[in-house]
Amino acid sequence: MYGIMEEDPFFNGLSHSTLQIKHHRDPQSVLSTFNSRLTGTGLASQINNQKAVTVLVIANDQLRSFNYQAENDVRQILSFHVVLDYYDETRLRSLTSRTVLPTLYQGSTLTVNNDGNGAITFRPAGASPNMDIKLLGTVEAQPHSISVLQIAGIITLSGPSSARSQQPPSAATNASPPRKVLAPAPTPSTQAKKSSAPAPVPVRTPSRQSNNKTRKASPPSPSTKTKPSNNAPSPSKTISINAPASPPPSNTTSVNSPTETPPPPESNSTTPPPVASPPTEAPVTPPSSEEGNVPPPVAASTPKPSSSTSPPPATAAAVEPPAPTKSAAPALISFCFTLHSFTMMRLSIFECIDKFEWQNRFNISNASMASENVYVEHCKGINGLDKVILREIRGYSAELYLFGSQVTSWKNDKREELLFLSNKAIFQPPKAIRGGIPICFPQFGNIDSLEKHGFARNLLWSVDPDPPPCSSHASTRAFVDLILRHSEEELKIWPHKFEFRLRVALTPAGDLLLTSRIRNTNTDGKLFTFTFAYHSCFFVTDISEVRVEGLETLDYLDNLQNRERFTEQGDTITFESEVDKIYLSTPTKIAILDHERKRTFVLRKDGLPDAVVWNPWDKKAKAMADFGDEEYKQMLCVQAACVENPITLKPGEEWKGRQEISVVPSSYCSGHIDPSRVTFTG
Ligand SMILES: O=P(O)(O)OC[C@H]1O[C@H](O)[C@H](O)[C@@H](O)[C@@H]1O
Repeated sequence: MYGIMEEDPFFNGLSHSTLQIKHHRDPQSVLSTFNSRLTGTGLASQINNQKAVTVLVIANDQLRSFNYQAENDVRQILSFHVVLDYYDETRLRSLTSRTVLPTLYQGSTLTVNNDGNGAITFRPAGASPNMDIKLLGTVEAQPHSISVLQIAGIITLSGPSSARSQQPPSAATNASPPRKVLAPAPTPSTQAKKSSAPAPVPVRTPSRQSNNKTRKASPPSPSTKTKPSNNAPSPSKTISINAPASPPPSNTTSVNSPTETPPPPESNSTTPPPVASPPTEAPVTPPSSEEGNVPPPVAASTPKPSSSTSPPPATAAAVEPPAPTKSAAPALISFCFTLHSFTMMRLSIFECIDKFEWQNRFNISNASMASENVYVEHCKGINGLDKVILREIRGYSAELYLFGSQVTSWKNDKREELLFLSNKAIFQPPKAIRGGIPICFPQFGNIDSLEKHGFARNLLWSVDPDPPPCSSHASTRAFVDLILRHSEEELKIWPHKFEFRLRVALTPAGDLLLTSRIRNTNTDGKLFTFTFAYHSCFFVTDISEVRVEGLETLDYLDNLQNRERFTEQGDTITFESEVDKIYLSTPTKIAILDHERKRTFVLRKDGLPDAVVWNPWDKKAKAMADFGDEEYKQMLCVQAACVENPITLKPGEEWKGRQEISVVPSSYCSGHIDPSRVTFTG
């Protein structure tokens, strides 16, 4: 059965609990297939990382298609059945009709429909009602933590790739009623990884032998503090799960599939497993689909930053606009005609097709797509904090919070997350968000009496309504300008007046540009001095299979050894233990090769001579409350920085520092980076 293990002692007293889904093997269980695939695909451990979650489980007889599907496809389907917040039947019934819920599947959303008479159904956001899958009942619920609900069949993933890989469910009318079931034990992450990891590729495997050869060997750094929970025995108490309180309905309204379907061909999908999204985020409310209801220009809709530092409670759901009723092909034709006849956008037919896919992915209506404003959307994120979403037409996107002016997401055209954001990230000022790209200013580190990494990442920034001209790619439409000025509070801890302007831009090629301009606005004639870093946390598949190029043979200050100076001796930089180094006078281009995913991040920088490389490894990961114990395996921080020689500005002077990150297939790398793809422009 699903067993919800008692709270990890470490979290006692905190507002959230940690959950473990246990597996007591019970072949009779009507949910055993779902349970075992949840564990086998490694999703169970991802679910355990969520603070509040709802799992929509499906009886065995509806999952026969899983026998024919690739593990990765099953994983995608299952992750689409994990809703990133707690919803029991009562809460579902209290929702407005057609509410959109975020799922674990790459930020995709589900629509929950409440017909007002007690019937609840689910379908992919934007799908038509004939995709509805009915809620049968509750398997188990632990308030505010985990809710396990049985539904009548598979909720078919929308979109081209999922349509290819997913077998329609068999007739939902034959669905087994919810029953008491036994659940899988947590899978060790290594096992999960094995099941989803791509096949090894014969391309320059990082040499661990040559790693970190320095003049002085770095002794293992002692952990300063350790979570009590890590030393404590594993939680053992489980809550047994009862049958649903009410008898399941005998019929469902699902018309999703034929009863018998021939086995589909083996999928060749190479889509990587979805990256866990942080919990309790209010999903983006798509613009209205009604004709003429085009959003106002961005500048006019620029929101005022909230003055309060205590955000309202998390809003976990948004109301969905009416579902499209046209089939894809006519909609595409009419969309292209509409665009052509109104000459609303300068797009080729191919861009129209791209855009149509994009539209499907984002569930954005034709009318609102006609507006250029769709490149920049101001909305609410986790805990109601102000967020800006940048989008480009092939599906690239980036998100940033006004709190800290922190980029928290950067996705490629496959909607794969490229930045690391901890599942335990706390979106609650003044604590900086763990992951993404925090801005370290006016100091990097904690050398000064100032707070570590300065205050810029802990403050609420404003959208700059009238930024001075700032160069970026000429064709860039998706950008936002933010500003932070000294306040009376900050003057007490850093007695200087300043203006910090940050432009975050997403280029049409999907590259992410951050440009900082910091001006001394002191009126007392005083200089000021600062250090700086773009604390960029990249999402990597497996840190032990990552290599960094561009820093070999350079001098560095080792943060683990009181910033003592060493010289990097190895011919490659790979990772097998904690690292916290400030490389000095680095080249303007650094490459981070994710061997397993065969992709390379290219970081280019200007005005920032140093580069910080950080991974806390296991002990320090466990010591951080807002960082998962195992998450160090999926993160590498490589930060364009200026640390060794602080910047000094006279009153009226301005400094500019820029970081541009791109992602390219690894075939371009290992010294063969395609210059046309990664050249700085603007
Ligand atoms: O925990 P934070 O204050 O966010 O700092 C996280 C890390 O940031 C940088 O990379 C520093 O070099 C590390 O020494 C530090 O541990």
